[in-house]
Amino acid sequence: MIMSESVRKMLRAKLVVLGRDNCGKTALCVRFITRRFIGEYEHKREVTYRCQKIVDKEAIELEILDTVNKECVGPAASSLESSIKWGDGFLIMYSVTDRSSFEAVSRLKRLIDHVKETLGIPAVIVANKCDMENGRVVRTDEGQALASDLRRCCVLKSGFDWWCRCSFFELSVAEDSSAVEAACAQLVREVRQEFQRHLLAMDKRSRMLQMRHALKNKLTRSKTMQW
Ligand SMILES: Nc1nc2c(ncn2[C@@H]2O[C@H](COP(=O)(O)OP(=O)(O)OP(=O)(O)O)[C@@H](O)[C@H]2O)c(=O)[nH]1
Repeated sequence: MIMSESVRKMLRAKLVVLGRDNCGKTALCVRFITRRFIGEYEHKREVTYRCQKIVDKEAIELEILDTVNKECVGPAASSLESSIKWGDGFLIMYSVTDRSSFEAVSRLKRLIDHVKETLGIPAVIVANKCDMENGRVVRTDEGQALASDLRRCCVLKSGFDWWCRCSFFELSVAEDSSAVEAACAQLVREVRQEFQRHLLAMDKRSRMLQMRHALKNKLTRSKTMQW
């Protein structure tokens, strides 16, 4: 049986990891894919990883784009925008030890909404390095408040409560592999829901077109019979 493009899409997802430099994007990708924490990574290079994972007992092929920090405005913005266009779901990271990385999260989320020209794009916010309590400058409740503000903003603009997601995870990539799994699994779940919704909408549209076509045929036939 030939698999339709939409069904094939359900089995694949493109995830993009965004955030300021040094917040732990590469560490998170490597941890998720290999379950290992290496510590030092090559910087300033964008990498796409490919892996297969089982989420909720279903296999999924993932392409994960580990971006390098790019500003939302200025010359680097267009390359950031093309990374956003490519992705189906977004992991927006900051480090609890770096307030400027926290402040970048809402700018990045706004840019995603703008580039995708829709609200409710699957996105998960990850606050990293919670093992560094001594260096912490962003409190947990600030992260939680930011995530619910972003959700509320989406609900206000779209009017759809069920559509707006922006889950929040505070974790340590260095110390907690299962928390990394949980954050990435949540994003995969949201991407799947979005594909499902898209399929349903397409199905509904094609049924409406069929009905319109059938109705038009019937009207034409009855006009012909009157003549
Ligand atoms: N203590 C601690 N250090 C971490 C954690 N996650 C990452 N790091 C360290 O933070 C530094 C930056 O991590 P990267 O994964 O390279 O960060 P990045 O966001 O990919 O950085 P850029 O490539 O510059 O964008 C490295 O020294 C990591 O070892 C964590 O959870 N706890």
